[in-house]
Amino acid sequence: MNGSAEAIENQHTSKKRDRFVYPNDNAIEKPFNWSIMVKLLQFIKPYRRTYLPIAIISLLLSTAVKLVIPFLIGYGVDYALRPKDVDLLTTLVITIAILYLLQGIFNMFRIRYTTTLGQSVVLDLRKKLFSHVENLSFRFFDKRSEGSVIVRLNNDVNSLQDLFTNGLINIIMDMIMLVGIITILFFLNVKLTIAVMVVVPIMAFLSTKVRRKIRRGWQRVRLYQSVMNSHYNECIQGIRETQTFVQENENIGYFKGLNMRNTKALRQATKMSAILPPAVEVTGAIGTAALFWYGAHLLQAGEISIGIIVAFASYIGNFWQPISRLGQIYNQLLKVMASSERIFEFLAEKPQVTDKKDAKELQVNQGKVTFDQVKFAYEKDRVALTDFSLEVNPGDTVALVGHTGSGKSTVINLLCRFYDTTSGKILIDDQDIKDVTIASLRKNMSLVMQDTFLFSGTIMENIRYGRLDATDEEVIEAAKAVHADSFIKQLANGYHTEVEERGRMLSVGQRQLISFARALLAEPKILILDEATSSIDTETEMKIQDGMKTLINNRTSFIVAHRLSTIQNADKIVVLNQGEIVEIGNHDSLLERDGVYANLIKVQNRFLTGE
Ligand SMILES: Nc1ncnc2c1ncn2[C@@H]1O[C@H](COP(=O)(O)OP(=O)(O)OP(=O)(O)O)[C@@H](O)[C@H]1O
Repeated sequence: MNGSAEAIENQHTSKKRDRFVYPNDNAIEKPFNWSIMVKLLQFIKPYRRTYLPIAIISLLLSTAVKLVIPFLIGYGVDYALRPKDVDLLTTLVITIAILYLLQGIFNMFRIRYTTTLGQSVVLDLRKKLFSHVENLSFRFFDKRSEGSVIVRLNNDVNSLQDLFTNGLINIIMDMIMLVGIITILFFLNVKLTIAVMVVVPIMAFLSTKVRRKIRRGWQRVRLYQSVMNSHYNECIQGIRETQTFVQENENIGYFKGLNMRNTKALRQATKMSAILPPAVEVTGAIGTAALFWYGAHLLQAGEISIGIIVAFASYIGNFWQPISRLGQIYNQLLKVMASSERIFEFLAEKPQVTDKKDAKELQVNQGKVTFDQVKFAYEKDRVALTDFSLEVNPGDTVALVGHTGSGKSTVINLLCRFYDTTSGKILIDDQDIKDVTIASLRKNMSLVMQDTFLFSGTIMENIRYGRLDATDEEVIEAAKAVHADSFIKQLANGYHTEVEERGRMLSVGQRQLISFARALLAEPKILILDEATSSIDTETEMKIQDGMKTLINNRTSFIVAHRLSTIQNADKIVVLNQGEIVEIGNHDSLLERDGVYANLIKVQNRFLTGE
């Protein structure tokens, strides 16, 4: 063992090293920015003739009614209750009851339409963001962790949802309410209004500064919890490696530190949260006390009536909520600024590989492929391919071999246009692949990856991914052709077996056979096969070999070969070293040459025979 969990915990605490935290994505809030706000408002535009006007009208009406009611109550006290005018009192009571009813109805409309508006905006935003991400080039995903992409798609959009469903419309309502109440109060009595307003700064302080502190406290808790989740996830997924390398204490130590920090953050957040409600209550009570104390004084002096005090009390009851909510919305806005910035940064990301304006459909008749002096670097000054030229005749099989990192996958990435060449051209049947549409290019080729990605769904659906309109019979036919049928039939539900956990219940070889069937179903003109590196049993290997033969039959094929035994019949074997072709020929001619390839074969044979 590497030391006790406690010792490691201390070590981690002192180093303060955080795993699973993506610094760029951690900004909780940013200063208010009008240009971001304007961009956000664009998302409401499609609803400017539907949900938006209904929401605003119902909001204006419900606020207006809410403002009138206390006035009528005060009026009733002075002109109906005190003089005992029963008729006027009855009229006022009925009117107030109707107004309450109307207020309820308008409120219902307001809530319904602001929610629908918010949900529609978020629906649009999610759609836009997801289709944008789906179309971004590989280069984008090279730079970003999967976690950070998911955070933007999920958490950042959710934080906008709050703003659109509650925030924006409520700002208008609260502003009108506040301005309305202050105006009426001043109209009723200036001195009493000033006395009552004394507590406004305290309320404003509580609802902005204190509330923000509380929110930050909870955000810290959430951050630690998400880090803890990632830690659980990684540790449980990697439990075999952990136990193999006896690193349990390392993991426990790191977890203890996290757990402690999480609990500390939780205590702080709870402590702060406990302060706010009583503070608001006490401040409200001070306002009310000021009202009654100074109100009684003015009443005695004959400056106001009881009705005015009653109206004031009622208005003040409606006054604290908008102040407190505006503070909340302001904090929400700052949070939204950070989320929106990330979302807009995402949306501004342009796919690196795009169709030219006048791009044509690729027409593949024969399947000739030409690489003409292709150069490529993933990053500046890190060249992955230098001057790669190759002519592949229609129907030929080309094997790419070479040490790890020699550039084999890069050739494939360029042929599929996952990246564009830095210089040089790639032609298919004499058409430059940069002049044709990406969709038509990829429709004409099938790529079988080393580790096949199986999507959630059945085996049948996974094979059909190659061609969505294929019938069940065609799917089974393709599986039979690549020898996948026999093992599929043995599964619990045959072709209808659900692929769980990306098909981990299947072996690497079985997954590759499924991907062969998927590729065959697509009937590509050009086939690219990145051979699985993991060792597979001899029987599956034979099936894979046979499946491969079926696949490459009569189509131009590229095989990234790891087991050299599989490519001895290839028409051309291209040997790469540090991004350059060092040898080219068929198996026999390269053996005769006794160069790099012959050496690779010798090494592999020695490895297999254990000499
Ligand atoms: N996405 C990427 N971003 C930056 N560099 C990359 C990327 N992919 C590959 N490289 C670099 O480009 C070079 C060629 O890599 P490539 O994946 O083509 O090698 P390979 O021959 O397919 O290796 P292997 O047999 O291990 O799959 C390597 O130096 C590698 O580090």
